[in-house]
Amino acid sequence: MTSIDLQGLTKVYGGIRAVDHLTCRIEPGRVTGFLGPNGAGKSTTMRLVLGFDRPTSGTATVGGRPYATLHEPLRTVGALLDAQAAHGSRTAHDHLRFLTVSNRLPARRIAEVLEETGLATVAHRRIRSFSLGMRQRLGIAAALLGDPPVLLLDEPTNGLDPEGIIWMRQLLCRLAREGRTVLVSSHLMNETATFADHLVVLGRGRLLADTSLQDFIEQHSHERVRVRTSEPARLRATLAAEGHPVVEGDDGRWVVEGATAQHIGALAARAGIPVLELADERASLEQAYLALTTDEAEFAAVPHTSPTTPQEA
Ligand SMILES: Nc1ncnc2c1ncn2[C@@H]1O[C@H](COP(=O)(O)OP(=O)(O)OP(=O)(O)O)[C@@H](O)[C@H]1O
Repeated sequence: MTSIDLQGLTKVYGGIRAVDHLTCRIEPGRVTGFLGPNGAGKSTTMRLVLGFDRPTSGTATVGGRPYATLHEPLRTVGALLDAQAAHGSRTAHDHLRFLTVSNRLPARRIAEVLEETGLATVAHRRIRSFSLGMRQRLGIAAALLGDPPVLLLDEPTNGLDPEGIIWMRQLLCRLAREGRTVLVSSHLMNETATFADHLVVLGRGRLLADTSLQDFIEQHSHERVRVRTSEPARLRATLAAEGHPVVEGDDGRWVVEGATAQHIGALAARAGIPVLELADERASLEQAYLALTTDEAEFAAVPHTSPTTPQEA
């Protein structure tokens, strides 16, 4: 079992702390979603793990060793950082063959990964004719070539069509089930929620959360209930008397913040008010994430304030 270990990892560019004393372990056997606002330090962290950049201080190791000291790195770590990086004049097959030869990997892996990523029928087309989604698939194929126990994927669903996204989700879950360590950065929160078991969240280079997806949503969201009744006036009065204001939706459904369905159901039952619909509303990963990172966004929008109207003397 091969984990990724970050210990006090720090990278300073000029005056910018891109990664700031980051300590965490990315465990095998699960998909870890790597989240954070623009400029939070996700790509820098991945580059440090892959030895493309040297840390200012601290360490990043894979299976206890810095990437640069791995004997045959592609057999340990597969990475997708920039799907545009492949040479456009090569065919997909030639691109993968170049990688197998230069990394002393068995040639049979070429056909296997082409098949696995759905590229077998376009293997002899030049990469420059590939769509963004096909390039993403080729990037994944290259990452899988060495059958590595660790995968680092930067925005792998970028450019994929809905079918491709489902394929990617299933692939990530299978790779984790096989016991691999899978770290996936993404901007798409609700998409991440469909494949991640665990989350590592960064803000301004620092660790904001290292927790299971479920705990993250529970910790960074509050209770709310959706309710619909055939006697709105009575239910509104009953809830108001108990200190529960309601927010009315256009569709006749109300939202009651800071309450559970059990509590609202009991209040309505005691007052003999019919309830047509009642459910706890689970916050989405996006809502929980925004609640955590609003203050951490490097490029957060500045609230618009209208200019003061000049007063006539
Ligand atoms: N080579 C570099 N030279 C100078 N500054 C850099 C360099 N690489 C990254 N940075 C800065 O480091 C910070 C972190 O950038 P990074 O690309 O790691 O963030 P990110 O979380 O991957 O962002 P995004 O989601 O936008 O890709 C940013 O302020 C960025 O401008």
